[in-house]
Amino acid sequence: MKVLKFGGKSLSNGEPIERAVNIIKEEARTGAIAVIVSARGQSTNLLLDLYARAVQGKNFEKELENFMDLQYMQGLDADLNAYQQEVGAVLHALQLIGIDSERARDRVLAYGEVISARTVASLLRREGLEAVFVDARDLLYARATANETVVDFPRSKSSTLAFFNSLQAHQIPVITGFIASDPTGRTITLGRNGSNYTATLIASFIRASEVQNWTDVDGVYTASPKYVKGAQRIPHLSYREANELANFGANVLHAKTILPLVESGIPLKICSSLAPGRQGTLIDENGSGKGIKAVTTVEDVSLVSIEGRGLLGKVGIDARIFSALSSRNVSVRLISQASSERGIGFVINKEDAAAAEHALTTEFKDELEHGSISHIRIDSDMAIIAIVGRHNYSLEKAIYGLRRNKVWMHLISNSINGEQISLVIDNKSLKKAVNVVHNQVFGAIKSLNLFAFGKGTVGGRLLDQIIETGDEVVKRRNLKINIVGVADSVRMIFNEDGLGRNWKQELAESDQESSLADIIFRLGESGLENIVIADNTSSQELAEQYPVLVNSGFDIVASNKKANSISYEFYQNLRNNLKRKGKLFYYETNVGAGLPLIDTIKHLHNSSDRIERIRGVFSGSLSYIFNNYSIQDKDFSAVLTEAKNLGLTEPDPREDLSGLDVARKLIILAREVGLKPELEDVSVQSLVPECVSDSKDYAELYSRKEEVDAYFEQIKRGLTEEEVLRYVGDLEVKENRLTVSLVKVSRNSPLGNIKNADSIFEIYTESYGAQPIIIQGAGAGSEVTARGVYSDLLRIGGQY
Ligand SMILES: Nc1ncnc2c1ncn2[C@@H]1O[C@H](COP(=O)(O)OP(=O)(O)O)[C@@H](O)[C@H]1O
Ligand SMILES: N[C@@H](CC(=O)OP(=O)(O)O)C(=O)O
Repeated sequence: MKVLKFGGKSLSNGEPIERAVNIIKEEARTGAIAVIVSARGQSTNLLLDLYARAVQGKNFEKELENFMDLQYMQGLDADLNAYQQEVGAVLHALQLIGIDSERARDRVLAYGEVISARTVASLLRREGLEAVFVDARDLLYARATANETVVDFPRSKSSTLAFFNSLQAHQIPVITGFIASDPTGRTITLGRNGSNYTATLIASFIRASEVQNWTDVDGVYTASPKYVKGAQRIPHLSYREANELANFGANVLHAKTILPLVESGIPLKICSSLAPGRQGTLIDENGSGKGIKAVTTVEDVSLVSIEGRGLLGKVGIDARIFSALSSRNVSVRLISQASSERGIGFVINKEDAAAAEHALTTEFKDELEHGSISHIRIDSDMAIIAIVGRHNYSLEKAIYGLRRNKVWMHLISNSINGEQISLVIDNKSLKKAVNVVHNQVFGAIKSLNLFAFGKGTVGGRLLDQIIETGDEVVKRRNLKINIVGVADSVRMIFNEDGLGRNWKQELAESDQESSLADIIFRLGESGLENIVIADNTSSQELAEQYPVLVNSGFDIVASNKKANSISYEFYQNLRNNLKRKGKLFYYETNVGAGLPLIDTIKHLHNSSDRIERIRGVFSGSLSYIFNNYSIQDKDFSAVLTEAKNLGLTEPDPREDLSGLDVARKLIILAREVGLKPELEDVSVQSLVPECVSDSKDYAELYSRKEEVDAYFEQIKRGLTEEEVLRYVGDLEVKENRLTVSLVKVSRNSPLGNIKNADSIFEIYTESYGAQPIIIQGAGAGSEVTARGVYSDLLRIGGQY
């Protein structure tokens, strides 16, 4: 005989319960079956609420009505209305006496399973099956001890066997999960999620051929799928492994589920009632033999820490702690003791926190008064993450990932057999932490969560490139980049699951005002791991906030040059801050767009080769302008307009013409080689002619283009056949001299030879002598710049 258990989620109204009936019908075709059911949907929680209202003397009639509405199904041959009267009468009595007792609560909760089993039996009969309702209180017997419900195996086994022996062929028992009778005949429950235990108990008594646990996931996963999107189904587990997972919070299994199966060797299959055909998880004595591989979570626990000199080497402290706790029925989940014995920390269930505090402060009253125990502290709102299974370096990897993501561990406990590591963290960081640990330990696909500032030519192109190439990056680099938000100067949008192709439209239609403070707050609250900020704006205001972003735990990529070219003090503080927080800031596109310049310079500077001079055409836009203007018979303003239309210039081309942009780049390079220049240290020849320098914006400058054209025409006339104009940045390291000027160079020199919007950088080093290293190529344009930012992003992702 097979035992099929259906969880509450698989019996909710609508499609779930219809699917469950179909699954039972199909299985009944293959041979004898018994069905165990939980209360449907959220019924147990609703009944708990009703119970609480009643004992507090509150009205419950409306809530009971709502509860019954959820239980109602059309065309049942079982009369559920009678239960409304019955539950109502029990609750009414409780309302009158107002005494909170476990047995009274269990009696109320039992209605969830009873109504569910009646309903399922009735639906099966409607389908022509011979289903019979069975109340498990007639089969299973248990008693309450201080901490748990203990099943009376011999008595339960004999009554279960007697019942099954009395069954006719083709009869399908539909049995209530979760409930049993106590020695005095009152209702007792097996603990939350206890229907799984009912199923495996009954299966072991009747020596079933297998147990099928039909739930809303298609198996046991390497982490709770509720939190970790990339969790993987585990196809095969041994009893021992499954038991460890159940004990450490894998909800899909009740802690005691496995035990009854072990002795009789009955396999347990976890199957998805949402996708019945799909392979689930098989749990049997063999397992896959490769060690366990899961990261589980236990929410809502409290951490107790006791510290003080008085603990040092004193015998019997632990015994006093644990006997004080056990006198108040508080059980301890995890313990960690400092090797100096000056402190002990342990984890208890959150609902026991008050009892534990009372027990401990009473027990150690004298020590607290004398100060030999400095404090007994209880931190609630904690959670445990457990790495279950032997795994090389898993602790190191987990710690590395958690530190990077600013998740602090309050306690680390390693099991003696080395097969289980538990980390205690704040509950609020749970989602982030479990993703980080899971990805670190399994080397699974890592997530990088990107918030992008700027939707202009570079910013917009970057987002499109990420979306277009996302699948490829997952395949090749095991990295999933989620664009979780975009902001421009006016609006912003968020989507924790990742924005798609129509992000631009969503942003345009957004009614959320762009606010950096809100963004930082929301990203912090989101529980997302590995957050990177992309700054593709030219905003100094945003750049000035980088330290705040770093302190919030984010890495940064930027095409925005401001952070590296405002005051040296800011530059240095930002570096210190990044170092202290272990955060990354990549800005390869600040100079030379997508060219591998900054990295090369960093590399040379860090090697023993001294950089003596960097000279070149730093600006792609001015390169384009002078490459063309020098050899074409066109007005300067016409070439400038061409460059602007091609998206090569800064949004306000005066920034290019003023030489400020090149000066900034020069400063950035100078700082890379260890100099400390400020912007005013750069000698800049502006390309805005003196005669129009008073124009207040680009429109005005453009309206006076004749004057501009005449100015450049005069310079051009001074060129020989052999010469062309180039706007050159020059960094002479030893002299600490930074110059930006328009110079004549030979057409045949490397500088004279460049085309289009190419940039060129000649790097003179001590060992290369007069022969510079030349880096040359497209130095402007949204496509290459966006690609450069993208590769910075991938470099950061590579370090997660
Ligand atoms: N490691 C895990 N693998 C699979 N599911 C898990 C795991 N950890 C937690 N869960 C959660 O367990 C839930 C199923 O268990 P449960 O709530 O008891 O369902 P049911 O109502 O079917 O009894 C899933 O919805 C899933 O979110
Ligand atoms: N209905 C009970 C018992 C149970 O096992 O439920 P489920 O199978 O839905 O986890 C509870 O909610 O605790």
